[in-house]
Amino acid sequence: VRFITKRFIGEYDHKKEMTYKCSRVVDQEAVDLEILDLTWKESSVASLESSIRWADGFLLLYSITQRFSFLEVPQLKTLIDQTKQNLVVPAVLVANKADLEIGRQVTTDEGQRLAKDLRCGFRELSVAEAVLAVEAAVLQLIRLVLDQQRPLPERRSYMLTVRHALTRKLTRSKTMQW
Ligand SMILES: Nc1nc2c(ncn2[C@@H]2O[C@H](COP(=O)(O)OP(=O)(O)OP(=O)(O)O)[C@@H](O)[C@H]2O)c(=O)[nH]1
Repeated sequence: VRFITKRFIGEYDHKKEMTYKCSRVVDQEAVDLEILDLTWKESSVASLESSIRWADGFLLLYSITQRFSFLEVPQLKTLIDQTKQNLVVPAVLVANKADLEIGRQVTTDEGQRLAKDLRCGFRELSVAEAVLAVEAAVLQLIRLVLDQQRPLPERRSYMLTVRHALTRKLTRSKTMQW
């Protein structure tokens, strides 16, 4: 809602699944967006899997003031990876409520490490206070999705994944020789 309307709506019916539509120009490319906002804990597994299959990319949000919301992220990412069965799933981990420093329960470092483990982008921001940061997080995700829709050899994410896999393999065979 913050991305589309630029307004922060403090309280709304978060139990309802909502789809929002809008268009943006990203790197000179017109992009039609459909954004499904859901509280995954309140969805059935079947409906969650169907939403995951429908989506091209994922913004995974947790609150820096609620450690449990951070601890739930890996479970959700595992479900996404299993359902999508892609080498690379476009996803950005978003650590929200950065304005509530006093109630912080998750460090920025922990967020960054988790994003690396889960092969996601990472942003720490305040949806309430930083509309530009929200815009940047969504744009980062859109770019990851557009990248994935390019033919394989032109994909940055694919090339990086292959390079990392090769480096790991080479390092392992070198270690074995010694
Ligand atoms: N201070 C602060 N409050 C926020 C921020 N983002 C959301 N909130 C508040 O946090 C509460 C939950 O916000 P929601 O947008 O419903 O978040 P959600 O992830 O959908 O929450 P659940 O559906 O309850 O899991 C609301 O009271 C919001 O006003 C933020 O960046 N800073």
